[in-house]
Amino acid sequence: MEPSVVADVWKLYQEILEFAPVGVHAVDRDGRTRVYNRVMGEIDGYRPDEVLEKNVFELYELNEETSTLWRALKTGHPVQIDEQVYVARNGRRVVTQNRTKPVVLAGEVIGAMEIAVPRGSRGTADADGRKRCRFSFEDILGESQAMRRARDLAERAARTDLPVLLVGETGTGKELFAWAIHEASTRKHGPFLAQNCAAWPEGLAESVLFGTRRGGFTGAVDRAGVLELASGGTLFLDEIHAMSPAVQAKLLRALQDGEIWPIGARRSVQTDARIVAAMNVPPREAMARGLLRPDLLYRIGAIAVHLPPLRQRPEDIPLLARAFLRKYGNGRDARLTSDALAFLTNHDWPGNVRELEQTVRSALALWPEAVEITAAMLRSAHPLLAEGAPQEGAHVARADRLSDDAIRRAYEAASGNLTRAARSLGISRQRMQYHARRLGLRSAWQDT
Ligand SMILES: Nc1ncnc2c1ncn2[C@@H]1O[C@H](COP(=O)(O)OP(=O)(O)OP(=O)(O)O)[C@@H](O)[C@H]1O
Repeated sequence: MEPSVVADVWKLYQEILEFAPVGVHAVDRDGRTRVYNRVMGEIDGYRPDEVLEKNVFELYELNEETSTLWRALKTGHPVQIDEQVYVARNGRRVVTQNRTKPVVLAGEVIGAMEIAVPRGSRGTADADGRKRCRFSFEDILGESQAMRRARDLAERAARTDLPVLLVGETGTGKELFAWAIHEASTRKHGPFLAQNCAAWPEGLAESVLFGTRRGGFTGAVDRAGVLELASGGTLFLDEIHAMSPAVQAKLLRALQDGEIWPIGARRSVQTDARIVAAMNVPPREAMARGLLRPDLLYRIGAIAVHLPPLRQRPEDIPLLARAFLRKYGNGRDARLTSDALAFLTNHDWPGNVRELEQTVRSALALWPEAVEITAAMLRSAHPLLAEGAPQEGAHVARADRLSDDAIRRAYEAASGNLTRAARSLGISRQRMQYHARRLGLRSAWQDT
């Protein structure tokens, strides 16, 4: 095959697939990257220009066995992986679902192409079941006055270039709003990066935010930070109050100056990322408790959108539940019985919309034939309400099923001792530490 023809094919793929809503990465016969689209960059943390022409083994800590691109290339067969786990450039652990195929042109294998969809990300499924990672305001359901007010303010905010602060309990849709703001803004063609500040590994906040330069410290490599990677787009900083005050001060400076100093850098880098921050602690309380610096709050909280908990807008529950029935029903025309509706509107949903979504989804999966979903089915599909399910405070196997209240109570009962609180909940100390930071019970600097 003429090399110039092959080169044209790669160029065409790169141009077209740039707009694909899933991550695409393709390599030529030698394993060199020829196609790498924007969504792939959001998953991995690379910019396409840093990756093109580079060999897969230079980019990822993979070998000939674990690289799906390499396997498809060498065997000439498609490879399907439902959970590919690796560490992205910014230190984040990434889990993707991959489909990899050899690329054949006129009977000749010229390379391999991989499509990756992040797993455990906030992507939702369309009505027809396709995975989608972008959200618009139309995806934000709820007709209560509080919800309409929040949506209206966020839509107005999207038309400006000001930072936005989203305040709401877990599962109220903060990330959904952040996406919608990005999509409705002039930055929609730029990157959208989501970071949970409470989940950053100990001591790594600065390198994740600002990046590192080779020689900055032993073993340092050239890595762009998320502020640089999100330049021209939106950076969603969830649980911003989990950042230490020192890092908050540096972030503020970077936002004011529009430039960042990667660790070990001799020169600064320009950044133009719009910040959408989120937290589950009311701003006034966060300031009073020293969790958030006032100067940073005034900077990022130019527009504050409060997302109401579900228990304060019960009128939205039937509408949301029916939307989830349609979304996860795979075309089944399932409906809720009146006792199911009563159950849904009477429960107080500490995990908010996420908890409701998971309950409806599990009920549909557990009763795949049912056309009527009853209260008993919903109860059985709920991790804490099912008959025989562990009660709050007792040993609950999965930390993410714990309500925030149960975590707070366990923390207080243990007088702030993480190990004891963790033990009472049946979770690891690290998991407890994460939740304590997330809920603002404890600041990052108390753990260092
Ligand atoms: N108003 C809504 N309409 C439809 N779906 C919603 C709504 N609010 C939340 N969801 C769904 O609930 C789930 C949780 O939402 P999301 O992740 O945005 O919440 P969050 O506030 O960012 O949570 P956390 O603070 O725990 O990260 C997602 O699957 C999201 O699609």
